[in-house]
Amino acid sequence: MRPIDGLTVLTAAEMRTAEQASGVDEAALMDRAGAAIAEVVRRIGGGQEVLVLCGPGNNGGDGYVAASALRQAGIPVRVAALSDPRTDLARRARAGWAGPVEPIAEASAAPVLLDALFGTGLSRGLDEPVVESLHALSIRAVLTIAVDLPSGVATDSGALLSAYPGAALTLALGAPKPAHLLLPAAPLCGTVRVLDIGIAARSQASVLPVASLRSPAVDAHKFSRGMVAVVAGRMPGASALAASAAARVAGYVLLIGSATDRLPHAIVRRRWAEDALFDPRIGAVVIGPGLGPDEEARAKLNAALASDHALVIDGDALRLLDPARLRSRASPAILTPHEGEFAHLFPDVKGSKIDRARTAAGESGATVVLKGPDTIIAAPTGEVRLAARHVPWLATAGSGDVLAGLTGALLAGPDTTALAAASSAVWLHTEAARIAGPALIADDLTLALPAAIAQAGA
Ligand SMILES: NC(=O)C1=CN([C@@H]2O[C@H](COP(=O)(O)OP(=O)(O)OC[C@H]3O[C@@H](n4cnc5c(N)ncnc54)[C@H](OP(=O)(O)O)[C@@H]3O)[C@@H](O)[C@H]2O)[C@H](O)CC1
Ligand SMILES: [K+]
Repeated sequence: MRPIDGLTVLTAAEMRTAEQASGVDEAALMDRAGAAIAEVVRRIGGGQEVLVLCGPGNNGGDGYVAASALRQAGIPVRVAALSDPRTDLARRARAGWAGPVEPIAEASAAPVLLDALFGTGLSRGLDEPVVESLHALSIRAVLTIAVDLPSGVATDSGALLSAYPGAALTLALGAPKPAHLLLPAAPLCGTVRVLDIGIAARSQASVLPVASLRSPAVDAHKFSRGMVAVVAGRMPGASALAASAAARVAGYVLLIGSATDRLPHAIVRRRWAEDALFDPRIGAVVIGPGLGPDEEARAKLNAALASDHALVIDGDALRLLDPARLRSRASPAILTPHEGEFAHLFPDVKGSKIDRARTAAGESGATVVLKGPDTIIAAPTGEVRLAARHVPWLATAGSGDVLAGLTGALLAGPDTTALAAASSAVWLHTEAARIAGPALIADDLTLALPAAIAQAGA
C-alpha cells in the first residue's frame, strides 16, 4: 500500500491499456487486487464484521475475491450485490464466494463497509434506491473503504455522477486516477493509497511529487543562485509579497517600480523605465501581482514580453495578455491563472480540468498552472502534474502573489525547467500553508517558507 505522491496517474482507458500490456491475465490481476484489498481491510478493520457491496462489473469482482479472502482469514464478512455479475471475471469471482449474497436493499449495516459497486466502468449515476442504501449503510458503518474509486464519481474528470457518502480510505488499484485528485471527487475518496497489482503505469500525468530542492552549490554566489525581477504596479503590496517570497529562494531579487518602502532590506529596488529589464543577469521576470489594468501596466507587460527573459505571468497581467504572443518567444513562460483568469485567457478551451490545462499549454507554448483546490500544472509537451494536497486556508488575499514570486525564483535558478519550477513552487506553497496553519495570512507563507524548503530536503 503506497502513498500517491509522485505516482503516474492513469485514465480509465490508460488503465485498460496498461492491464493488457502487463502480460498478466485478467483473472490473476483480479485475484491480486482482491487479495491486496482483503489484506488492508483485515489489518485496519480490527477484526470487525465487514459488509462488501458488489456491483455487476469487475469492481464487484474484486469485492467477491476480497470477501472470500477475508472469510478465509477468519474475518466475519457478508456480501450484498446490486445484481448478478455481468462479466466473465466477475462471474468467476462470484462463484468463488462460498457464502450467501443478499440484495443491497435488504442488507443490514456492518462496522466496516467495503464499496465494490463501481470502479472505472461507471458510466452514469447510480439508481436512486441504490444511492439511498449506500448512504444508509455508510452512516451506520465505522469505516467505509472504496475499492478503486468511490462508486458515483467519473474516473477521468472527477465529476460526481451521483451523491456519495464519502469514504475514509480509497484503495486505488495499480495507479491513482484523475478522480482521486480532482474536485469534486477527491475529498470523497478520503485517504488514497495505491495497491500494486503488477501493472507498469505509463502516462504523461503524475501526482505532484514532494519538491526536491538542493542547497546552493558550495561555489554559489548570489547571481548563480538566480536573479529574479518582480515588476510592481498600482497595488504595491502584491508585488512586495511576491518579491518577499522570491527572496527566500533566489539569490537576488529586484523589485521594479514599487511605491512601497515596507520591504525586507534584502530586496533591491529599481525605478520603472523602458529599459529596466535590460539586465542579462535576470533569470526570470514575475509580472502581474498588483500590476493594475491601466496603460502603464500594458507597457510593462509589453516590455516583459519583448525581453528575452523567462516569464511568470500572473494576476492582472493575465487579463491583459494575448496568449498567442507567447508562441514566438524563445524563453519559457509560466502562466498562473485561477479558473476565472483561465476562462478569460482561453475562452474556447473546454473539457475536464486536466484536458483544459493541457490544451492551453499546448496552444500557448507556456506552462500553465491552473490554480484551485486541485491545482494542475501542464507543460506544452503534454506532461501534467496534479496536486494531491490542499490547505483550504490558502484561499486568502495575496496567496497567489506568493506563489508567483516563488515560481519566478525557482525558474530563475540553475538547471531547471518551467515544469520543475512550477511543480516545486506549488508544493512549497502548500507546505508553507500547512506549516503556517489555520487563519494564515499571505505574509505568514513567506515566514513559513524556510521550514517548507527544509522539508523539501534543501
Ligand atoms: N484495470 C485493472 O487493472 C484491473 C481492474 N479491476 C477492477 O475492474 C474495475 C473496472 O471494471 P469494469 O467491469 O470495467 O467496470 P465497473 O466494475 O466499474 O462497472 C461496469 C459495469 O457497470 C455497469 N454500469 C455502469 N454504470 C452503472 C450504473 N450507474 N448503474 C448500473 N450499472 C452501471 C456497466 O454497464 P453499462 O450499462 O455501462 O454497459 C458495466 O456492466 C476497476 O475499477 C477495478 O476495480 C480488476 O479487478 C483488477 C485489474
Ligand atoms: K468502488
